[in-house]
Amino acid sequence: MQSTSEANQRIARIAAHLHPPNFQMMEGNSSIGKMNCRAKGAAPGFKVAILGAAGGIGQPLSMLMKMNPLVSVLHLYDVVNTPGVTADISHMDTGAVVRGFLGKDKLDEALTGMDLVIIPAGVPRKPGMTRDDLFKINAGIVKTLCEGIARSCPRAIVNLISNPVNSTVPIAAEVFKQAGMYDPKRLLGVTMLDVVRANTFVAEVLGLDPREVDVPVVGGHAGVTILPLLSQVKPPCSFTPEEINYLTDRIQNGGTEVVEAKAGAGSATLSMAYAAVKFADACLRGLRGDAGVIECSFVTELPFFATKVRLGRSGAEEIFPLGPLNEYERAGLEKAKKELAMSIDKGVSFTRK
Ligand SMILES: NC(=O)c1ccc[n+]([C@@H]2O[C@H](COP(=O)([O-])OP(=O)(O)OC[C@H]3O[C@@H](n4cnc5c(N)ncnc54)[C@H](O)[C@@H]3O)[C@@H](O)[C@H]2O)c1
Ligand SMILES: O=C(O)C[C@H](O)C(=O)O
Repeated sequence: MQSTSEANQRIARIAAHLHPPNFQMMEGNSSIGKMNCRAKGAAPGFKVAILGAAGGIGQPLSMLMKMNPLVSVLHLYDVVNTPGVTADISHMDTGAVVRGFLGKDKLDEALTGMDLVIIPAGVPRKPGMTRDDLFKINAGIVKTLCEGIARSCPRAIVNLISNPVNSTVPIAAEVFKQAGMYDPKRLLGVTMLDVVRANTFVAEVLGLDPREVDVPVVGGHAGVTILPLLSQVKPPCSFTPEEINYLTDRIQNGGTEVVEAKAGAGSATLSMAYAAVKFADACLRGLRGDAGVIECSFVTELPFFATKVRLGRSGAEEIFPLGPLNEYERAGLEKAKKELAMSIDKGVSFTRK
């Protein structure tokens, strides 16, 4: 049997190994200490940065991206709490090397060399607010972060999550135009959560597995601008007028449903992280050269409209037309266009002030 002093010595040896006196959490890189470890180089794959990585979306998104086999390097940037999130995520035994970056001074370092930048930075809604009420704070945040992208990784694909998406994507486009590196294929507003919700709610009504359902959702990402095309659901099906009203209303107000249920504690974070990873993974498969990667996204060529796009090596390489719409959808489209035009103007004029 081991004596108490032998056991104590063993524990002391293990503790010394875990926390050698020269191990330090280095600022901007919490995953690699000064310990002389035989670190393996990063596996082949893509370099991804998450801006706003310590937030409600940022944390589960960082975790899910660390699990993505297409990611070799994962940079986590925020203005608060990145050391803790980075230390935590970096202990996961998956391939991606994780590095944390805290504060504005580290933005350029966090972005240098990135293939894909995902932006969930910014304040979320509270009950009673619209997404547009977030404009005042989030417009400035998105502008600053996009200026960093223009300086440090102008060829990266950008997935923009921060609300109001209908205005923040136009802000990003203007910043990139002013910097002379705008490529509409590479700037993608994330509307995947609308598709994820639409698939779920439609599957509930039809009594199907949501994984078998594909609902195109076009337009934008706020209220009536969210336009589910229920006439184009796969597998082909039909709905009663009551079902169409119920589904359209629930899909358009899915975000508000979560904001109210969270009662002041923010908006969708977990389903959003899931949707963001689903979309980011599609972008990475496109970058890798996979054929037939098609998703809905808010793109800037139409100008500014969410629609089905084919993702490839240079981003959104093909933008698909909306296809045949029924009368209900045509009326919805007119409403969506009116509101979208105002949100787009608001974003564009913000950057020209
Ligand atoms: N596109 C969508 O479908 C969708 C879905 C859900 C939420 N959202 C939006 O995503 C945004 C984030 O939501 P959340 O719940 O994660 O909010 P949150 O407040 O929990 O997290 C936001 C994070 O952004 C960080 N941040 C603030 N300013 C920053 C800056 N200048 N640089 C880097 N990071 C900064 C904060 O420190 C925080 O960690 C909100 O605007 C929300 O409305 C969009
Ligand atoms: O509704 C929100 O404010 C967050 C997000 O846009 C959502 O759709 O859940």
